[in-house]
Amino acid sequence: MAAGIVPLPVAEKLVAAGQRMDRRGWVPATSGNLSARLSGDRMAITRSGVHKGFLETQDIIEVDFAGRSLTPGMKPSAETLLHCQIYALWPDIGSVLHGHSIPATALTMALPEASAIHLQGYEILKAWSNVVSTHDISVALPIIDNDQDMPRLAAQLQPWLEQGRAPIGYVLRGHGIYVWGSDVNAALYRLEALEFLLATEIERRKLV
Ligand SMILES: CSC[C@@H](O)[C@@H](O)C(=O)COP(=O)(O)O
Ligand SMILES: [Zn+2]
Repeated sequence: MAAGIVPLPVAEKLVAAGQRMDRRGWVPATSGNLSARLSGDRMAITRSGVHKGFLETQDIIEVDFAGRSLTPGMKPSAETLLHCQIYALWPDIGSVLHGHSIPATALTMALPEASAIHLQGYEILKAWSNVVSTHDISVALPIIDNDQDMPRLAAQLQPWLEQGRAPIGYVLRGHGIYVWGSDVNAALYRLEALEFLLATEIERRKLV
């Protein structure tokens, strides 16, 4: 495969994931970004500024792990470095997904002092079968303050990630969710589980 050209099956998987995220209302306007690991320290990622519900395979471009575009003339997602960070840390991760849902945005804005949301007692936590085998557990979902400076934001996230303190993903305050998985579908299922958890947590807090 020539440098800069993403294998079609990988691009098609990311296009389909973008369509699903759009159908669920998780990527309003041009928000969100999606990526998949390629061989040799490279990845496929959405180019910057496209609507994720209307992605075409040409909108999926190739970048290296420093976030540099290998597809001539195409600008990668503004948040590429956050994807690079996950791939560089864990060789078994094959896809990273990011969306801007209402639950992720509303809950993190409603908790301006919180550095994590503690999710406890939920069966669906078992979607992270690598770290959770029972509902009888409390899992921390870090909330990191949003920042437009990606190297600085990545540096802030690094200790959380390295120390295993973001076992199911993280949320950027007022911004959105980052999740990852072994491949695009695995990451998508986890995004769905996390969206369910945050929506449920909002409902639960209304009832107590
Ligand atoms: C529509 S504003 C959203 C962006 O600022 C950003 O947070 C985002 O998720 C999409 O950026 P992009 O560069 O298209 O990958
Ligand atoms: Zn974003």
